[in-house]
Amino acid sequence: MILVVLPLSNSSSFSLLKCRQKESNRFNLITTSNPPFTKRDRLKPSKFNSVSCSLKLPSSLDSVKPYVQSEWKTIAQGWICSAVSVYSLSNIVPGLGKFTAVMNIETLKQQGLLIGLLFLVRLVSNYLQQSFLWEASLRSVYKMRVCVFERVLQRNLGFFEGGSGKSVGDIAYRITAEASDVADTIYALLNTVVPSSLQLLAMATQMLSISPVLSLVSAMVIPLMVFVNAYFGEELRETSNKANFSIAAISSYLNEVLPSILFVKANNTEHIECIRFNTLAHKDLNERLNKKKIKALIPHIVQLTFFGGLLLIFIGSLVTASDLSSVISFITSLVLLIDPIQDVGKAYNELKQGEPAIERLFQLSSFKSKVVEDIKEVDVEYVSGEVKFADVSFRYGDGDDMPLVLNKLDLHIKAGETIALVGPSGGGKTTLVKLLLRLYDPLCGRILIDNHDIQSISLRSLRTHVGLVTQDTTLFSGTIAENIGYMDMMNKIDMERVKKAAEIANAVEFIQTLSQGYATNVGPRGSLLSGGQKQRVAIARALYQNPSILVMDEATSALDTKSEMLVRQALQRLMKNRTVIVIAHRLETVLMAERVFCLNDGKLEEISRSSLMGGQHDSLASSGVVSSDVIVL
Ligand SMILES: Nc1ncnc2c1ncn2[C@@H]1O[C@H](COP(=O)(O)OP(=O)(O)OP(=O)(O)O)[C@@H](O)[C@H]1O
Repeated sequence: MILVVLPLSNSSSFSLLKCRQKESNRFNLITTSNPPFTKRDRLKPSKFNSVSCSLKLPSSLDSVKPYVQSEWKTIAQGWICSAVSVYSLSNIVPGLGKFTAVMNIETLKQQGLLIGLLFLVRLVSNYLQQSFLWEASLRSVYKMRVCVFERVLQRNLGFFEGGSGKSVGDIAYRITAEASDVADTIYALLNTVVPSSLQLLAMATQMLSISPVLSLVSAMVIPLMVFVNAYFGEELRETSNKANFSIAAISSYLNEVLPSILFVKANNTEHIECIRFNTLAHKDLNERLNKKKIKALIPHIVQLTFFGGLLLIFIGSLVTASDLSSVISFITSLVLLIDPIQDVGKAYNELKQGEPAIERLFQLSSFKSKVVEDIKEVDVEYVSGEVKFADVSFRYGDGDDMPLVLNKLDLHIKAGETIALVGPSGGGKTTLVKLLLRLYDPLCGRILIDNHDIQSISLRSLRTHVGLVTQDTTLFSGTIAENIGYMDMMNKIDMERVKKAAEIANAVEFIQTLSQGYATNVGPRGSLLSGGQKQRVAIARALYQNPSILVMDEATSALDTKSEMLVRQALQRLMKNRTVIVIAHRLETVLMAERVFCLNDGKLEEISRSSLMGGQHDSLASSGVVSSDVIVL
């Protein structure tokens, strides 16, 4: 059974969400709409949406531009500090030159004090420049992450079901590690655009004023360095891209295998998984090594080119110079040029290295939703629970070559009625439920709730009225109370309602035995609870939500008799006074329904309950319609 909240299961937990909320509070975030941003963080939505919502991918710099622009104040502060830093440096250089001409000790002292002071100003302003620019870069990336994650959650279910070829691990890697690379790239660019240019300009001016001829000769080194950078920059871009893919593959693999550790151990396949991991890790080792080698090589080649040129100029200036003080100032300026030139080179490399990460991050948010919310869609406050499928057909994928999973299907469920859906595996039962939740839209036909076409109801409203209890119980790391009151987690969980829901769901008995009762953490995916306990918490969660229509995928996992009895009792209570569609596997559950439908090959056929209890049961079981593991009443 596919879960509505599947995208959250790997990368999100209550504690994380709470952290985000705490973080929000710390930054005085506005929580009216997600993503939360501070007043100063508040994005100009049109700008951000124009980037993140367009289907066509903008260039990597265009993608990050609005986020960076939103930090213009911090960036301006950083750049002002860099101007102060360069100003002090450009006064240090001629000051150093004057030392040679200083004859008396008094002037020497004054000159030394002035240079010392300038050094101090440079140190402080340099530090402030870096911290402001880091703050701007990290805040930009924080906003990108939140926006991209929000967009990822808006993506169609098909994206997570593998239709896009992207695994959950890959997505998680892009939003975590690759987004951090993006911060490095932004910082490198911000730190270069103004600060390094200013320093370059200041030093070049000094040099030109001292010796225009030597300056022009020195400038001849620059094209060579640009060429070296451009060549290796492209190489770096390619190897970075490969390295990103290889590490994302490891992340995907781990995300798949670690949650299935029980299965791996039970099958004695640890050694196989080690070999699979080794293959991926070795590939990553090679790609990463290539990248690091190129990255390490570039500054050395740049330095070699620069110092080669510098040596020639130094020799030339010694031969031609008449004034030693000017030679020292000139050479100092030239030496100080290496920093900004290196920075430009590094920034270019960072950009080349970061471009794939930026592209991969924004690929996640660039899509055109298939399930589109109409502007005219309305919130429906109350529904009685009548459900109609009228002439509904559906197939996965866009091409006509895919088979129809549902074929001109009609179904009318009265408000408050319980129906059971049975049928062979792959018959389309889960698909029907996905359509009711509007996780996909039908190819043709309409689905109505209380005579409202679900496409005219807001998704939020629809999914409030349609509750889901899945076969593979989804719990998040967090407390029992948080799991039961999941829908109110960001507001205030109503503990009275939690307790009432737990009581009806037969969960109180085991919750009371837990060390911290409702405040007990259930572990990642509820791993600290037993199967039956998890199911009862999930039932309590549905009771807390109190939807008018309930979709239930009956668990087939074997529970012990007592647990099964408790779960079944809880389910019966949950089903009371609401419309229920139960995907049933056991005869007992099938018989809890008022009407039973068999879904096979996209066609729906009603079957009588008596036929299930009577002779037809065996033939239905052998065709996979209901489980043969049944207790015939
Ligand atoms: N995301 C998907 N993309 C492509 N095909 C899919 C997707 N999900 C399901 N299918 C296909 O659609 C058909 C119906 O699947 P569905 O999950 O609805 O069956 P089901 O009756 O619920 O089966 P089961 O009882 O085994 O859970 C199957 O052939 C399945 O392979």
